This record gives sequence, C-alpha cells and structure tokens, in this order.
Amino acid sequence: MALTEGIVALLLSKSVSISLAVCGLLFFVGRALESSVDALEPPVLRSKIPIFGHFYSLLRDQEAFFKRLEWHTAWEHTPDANAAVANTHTHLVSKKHRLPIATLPVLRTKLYAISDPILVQSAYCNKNLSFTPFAVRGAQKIAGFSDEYHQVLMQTNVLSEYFKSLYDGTTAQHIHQLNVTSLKHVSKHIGSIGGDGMEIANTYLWLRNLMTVATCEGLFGPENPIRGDELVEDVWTFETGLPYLFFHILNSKTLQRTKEARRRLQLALGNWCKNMKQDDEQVSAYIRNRVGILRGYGVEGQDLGDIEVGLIHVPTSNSIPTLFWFFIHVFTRPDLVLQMRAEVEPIAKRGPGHVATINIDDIIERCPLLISAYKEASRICNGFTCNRLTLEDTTITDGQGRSYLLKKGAAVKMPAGVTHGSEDIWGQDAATFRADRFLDKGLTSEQAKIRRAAWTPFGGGAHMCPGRNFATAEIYGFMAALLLGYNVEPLDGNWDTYKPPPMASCPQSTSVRKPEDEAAVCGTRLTRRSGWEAVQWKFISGPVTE
Ligand code: HEM
Repeated sequence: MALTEGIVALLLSKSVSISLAVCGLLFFVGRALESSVDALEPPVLRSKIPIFGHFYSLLRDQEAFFKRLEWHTAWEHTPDANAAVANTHTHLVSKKHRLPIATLPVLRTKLYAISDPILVQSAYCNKNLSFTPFAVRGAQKIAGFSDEYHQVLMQTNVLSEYFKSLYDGTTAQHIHQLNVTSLKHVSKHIGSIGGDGMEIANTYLWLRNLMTVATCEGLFGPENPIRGDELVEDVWTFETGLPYLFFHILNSKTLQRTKEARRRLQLALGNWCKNMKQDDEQVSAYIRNRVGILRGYGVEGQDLGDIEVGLIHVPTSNSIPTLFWFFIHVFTRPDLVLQMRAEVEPIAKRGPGHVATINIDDIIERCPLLISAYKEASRICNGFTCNRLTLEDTTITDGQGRSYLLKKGAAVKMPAGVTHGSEDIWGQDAATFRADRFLDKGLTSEQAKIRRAAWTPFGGGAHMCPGRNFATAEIYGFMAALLLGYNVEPLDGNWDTYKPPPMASCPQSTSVRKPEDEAAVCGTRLTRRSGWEAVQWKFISGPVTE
C-alpha cells in the first residue's frame, strides 16, 4: 500500500508531471508532424527520441547507425507450449527480427534504409532512384564555388554531360593507359630499393603518399600538379575535412585547415588547367573530358581549378585505405604470402636487363587467390553508404517477390557495411579475414547469388564507380610486385607479435575505413628477395605497355 501511495505521489509531483507532459507533447507533435506512411511502404521504425531522433543518431553514429537498425526487437504473441490445446493460449515475448528494409521518419520527411542485398540491387537498377540531386547539393558545398556557377549547374545540361564524361573517360582503352602510367611511378619507387633494403617509418603514410602521386601521374600526365609533399598532404586534409564543409560543422580549426588546403589545391589545379591542351593525349581522358565539358560551358582559367577540386580526392580516398588493409591482411600471414607468391610467380616474365614484366590481365585471369584476398579485404574495410533520392513513387522487389513502395521525395540509404558484415550471408566468421572466401565451394546457387549481390564496394547501377578497374589494377599490380620481389617485415619485430591498427568508422563522405590513428601505424622494412635483387618492374595492361 505504502509503495502504491509512493508511486502515486511521485507521479503527481510537479517536476515529474511537467516531464511527462513534455514527453507526451513531443510524442504527439512528432506523430502529427510525421508524413503519412502507406501500407505498401516498408515497415516504420521510430526513434526513441521523437521528431529528429534518427537524424541526430545518423549524424552521430554514421555507419554504426545502420548496423543497429538491422535487428529490430518487437513484442509478439507466441503460442503457450504448456496449453492443453495448441494456440489457445499465447504469451508476449520479445523477438529480434532482421529488417530487410525500413521506413525511418525524420522531421517532416522520411528515409528508407535497405540492407537486403537483393532489394539493394533492385534499388540500384531503378531509374527513379537518382544520385544527381545529392551531387548538385554537395558540389557547391565541397568545392565552395560561386553562386553564379551553381546557377549554370541548375539551369543547363552540364551536370549530366559531366557525369557522362566520367564514364566515357574510363572505358577499357583509357583504363589500360591509366594503369600503366600510374604503375610506372610505383615501379620507379620500388625499383630504387637497393641491397640495404628500405625502412619505412609509417606503412600507411608510405602507401598513401606514394599512391597519391602515382594515381595523379596517371590522371594528369607528365605535368601532374599533385607532386610535392605539401599538396599531397592537402589532398588528405581536404578529404578528411569534407564532412565539416558538407554539414557546416563549426569546428573552426578543422574547417579552417580544410579550406586552406582546398585553396592551395584549387590554385595548383587552376594553373594546371590554364595550360592543359584539350588534345594532349598524355593527360587521361577522365580529366580531359570533364575539363572539356566545363570549357564548353564557358568556364576557363582559375574557375576550372576551383571546380575541379571537388573530385580531387575521389581517385585516392578509397583505393589507398583499401590497399593498406589488403597489404596488412596479406603480409601479416606468411603462409598466405607463400601461396600468393606461388600463384603470381608464373605470370612474371623475366627479360634481359633484369626486367620483370607483369601483365595486369594475367593477374585477373590467373591469380584467383590474389583476387579473392583483395575482395575479402575490401569486404571488411568498405563501409560505403549509398544515397539515392526517389524522383517518382516506385517499387522495389526482394528475392521472394515481396514488393515495397518507395514514395517520391524520400532519401534511400543502402549501407554496404551491413551487407558486407552479415553472418547470414558470409558465415559465422564474417568478421574475420579469410583470403579464399570468394573461392568458397559448395554454396547453393541462391547463396552464391546473394553473396554476389551483397558485395558492393563500388556501389551500383548508373553511378557505379567508374574508376573501379583502375583502382583494382593499381592494387593488384603493386601487390604482385611486392609479393614477388621483396621480403616485407615490420620494423618492430615479427608479424606474429604485430597488432594491426584498429579501423576507424566510415564517415558518410567516403567509402573505406581508415586506420583509427594514422600517425601511429607501424613501419615496414622491404628487402629484396634472393634471385630478384636487381629486378626493375614493367607493367602491361591490355595493349598498352610502357
Ligand atoms: C578501391 C577504390 C574505390 C572504391 C572502393 C570506390 C568506391 C566508389 C563508390 C562506392 C562510389 C559511389 C557509387 C554509387 O553511388 O553507386 C564511387 C563513385 C565514383 N568513383 Fe569510385 N571508388 C574507388 C576508386 C575510384 C577511382 C580510382 C576513381 C577515379 C579514377 C573513382 C572515381 C569515381 C567517380 C568519378 C565516382 C562518381 C560516379 C558518379 O556519381 O556517377 N573511384 N566510387
């Protein structure tokens, strides 16, 4: 009795009554503000914090937000096993459900989160789901270009021509050229390692700086503007600061540093663009085409550099962390190194003058373990959240023929981190690296189909990454040469005692997780393998050779 009276007194106390009233009000305001949800839309998942709860959690938790959503707990009536007649008595139990897709109310709008691989593919292929509105909104914030140019973007055809030019510039013929030019820079670097070997103080920063310049050599040609240490650092300062530019996060120091780095990059690109000849075939078609489109719309000189900065980080921000994790997974496993080396050895052609030639196409066709190990590394480190906007009411369908209505104007988010880490799809050991996972035998055709649909490091549909074949060729070529020609050891002891750095979570502005503390990544020692002491590397891709 005393307890009941105590509870009643507490409920009637002023502060508790006010709190309950505020919660109640927020609840009803939240529900009143929520846009209506059709019965055919995906099931609604509400946040515990009304109105802006999902928005806040998404900003705070980034990709981890979607991992929490995957499992939804609901109370359900379950038949009582002890009842005399089955189903006559039920009791309520809390059950976890995997949610393949959900509607998340956010303020007055809603977003759909999809984690079922077949639904994800159905969304990628749907023409009513578009990336373009995000590109328009994002471009001005990221590049910081003038309102005048923003008007050009909105009122002309420039954006669709620009996107098309990216894909025209990455057809097979252009990719072969990019592969060979970029890997030539890598060859020069590792070819200069002498008898004493090379000590690298920080493995991540070594790969980052080397591959940033190599990639830009391929893209910009002999007059590549991104060569000096300061500009390479600027590319990464700019890339890391993108969320600050995009969401106007007012951390003045980071924002200021990001804007300063952006300005230096814009000036370097502006100078380079002023001198770039439209018919210079030493410059990649990927860059030439899009500068050509802008020139066609009257953009010239420094203005070109101001806009081009918006994509400067794209070719490096994902490939380099992927290469780093691939490198770590492989070289920390001496047995795997031996197996992969045995696979690569027959494809390297030794010629006169200590030249070893590696053909990228041979790696793709004849090194299944290397390719599987790469895919596995990328499955684990890629946490891309794909964004699309529904331009019209549209439906997508899963593998069992269940369809879901997606209403016009809603954002669609597809977190690859969830599908890449799913134990249902990849097995109980989904969280660990298993080099031959992508060679698994004995899968049913359904399982194999789901795995194919669930590996989406490059996105999908009309906006699937146009640089994917360049990125993978750079990584395959570099790793093949390291496996063949070098012993790779950590500076601080042997690999058995080495602990790989923890992975940071993936911000929405990028696709691949970096090491949590880049500055603390351990160093590596590279020494020449016996029999490969004087080798100089040469790469071939398709018909293109150095
Ligand atoms: C391992 C390396 C890479 C990964 C994981 C990666 C991943 C991605 C992803 C997830 C997207 C978004 C796709 C979508 O929305 O469906 C994308 C778009 C894009 N990527 Fe990559 N990328 C990589 C390397 C590159 C390289 C080397 C280049 C350029 C040479 C490049 C150029 C682009 C461009 C231009 C887009 C925008 C395409 C569009 O919106 O139509 N990427 N990339």
